[in-house]
Amino acid sequence: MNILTVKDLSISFGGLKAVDSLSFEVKQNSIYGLIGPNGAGKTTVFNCISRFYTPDEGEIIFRNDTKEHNLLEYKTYQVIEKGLVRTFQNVELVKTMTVLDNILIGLHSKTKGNIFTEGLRLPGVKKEEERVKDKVMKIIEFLGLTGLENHLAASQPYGIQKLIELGRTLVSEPKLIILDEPAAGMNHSETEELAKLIKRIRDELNITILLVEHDMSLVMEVCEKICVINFGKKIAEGSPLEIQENIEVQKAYLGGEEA
Ligand SMILES: Nc1ncnc2c1ncn2[C@@H]1O[C@H](COP(=O)(O)OP(=O)(O)OP(=O)(O)O)[C@@H](O)[C@H]1O
Repeated sequence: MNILTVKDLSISFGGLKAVDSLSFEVKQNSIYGLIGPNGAGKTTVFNCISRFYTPDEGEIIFRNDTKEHNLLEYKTYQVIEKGLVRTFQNVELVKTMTVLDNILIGLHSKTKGNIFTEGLRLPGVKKEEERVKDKVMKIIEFLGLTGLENHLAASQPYGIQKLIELGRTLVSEPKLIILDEPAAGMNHSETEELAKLIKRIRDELNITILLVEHDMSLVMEVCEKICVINFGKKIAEGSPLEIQENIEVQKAYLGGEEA
């Protein structure tokens, strides 16, 4: 079953066609890669899916367990509520808050309390707080961050800050995560750990992953299927091996900047 279907997606900025009749499908519980040289249109595709942009043409269908959703009918916050969340290229943490509180932010749309009940400390609020904290602690453990929960996010190294951001995404219990260059700024061993973690997110949490990444070793290691775009158009799709051997892909990367 496809969890995400992108069909004939197009968007232009002025005279520039950033995405040009792009179609691809992501199977449930798979790790799917979207790659291409700089400026190929990858982030623009993500921005259309997460509804930061409205495409000129095309369809984006997201299917969670029960229902198909035409994402173009939704706003960004509704897409998140349906179970499709994304990370950003730059780490967006509240540096003055603890690791735990930063992850807690990801639950914003899911907690039951409101200002009225919380302000009055009504019965049930404490129980809800405990339930939520328990959930966050499980994510902290899953990410190997146990012991750091009460430390300030700002005092953590960059690799850990990226994990905290990922934790914020995981805690909302999504069905599909869009990872936008998760390895950017990471060193080799951090990237190797990230590869293992991406696989564990899929295998242990049953979350489908759509990955945009410039680090080809990571893409080739974790993705089952890869779509390559250049100038907004799909130029190849296939297994990591098929993509590595594809002449069009090699030309696109040789003609552009570093992959
Ligand atoms: N908001 C915008 N306004 C105008 N042009 C834009 C906008 N967003 C993207 N573009 C242009 O669309 C094209 C695709 O950009 P995009 O950022 O999607 O590429 P990318 O594949 O993500 O690149 P990179 O790998 O460098 O992040 C580029 O030519 C870019 O300059």
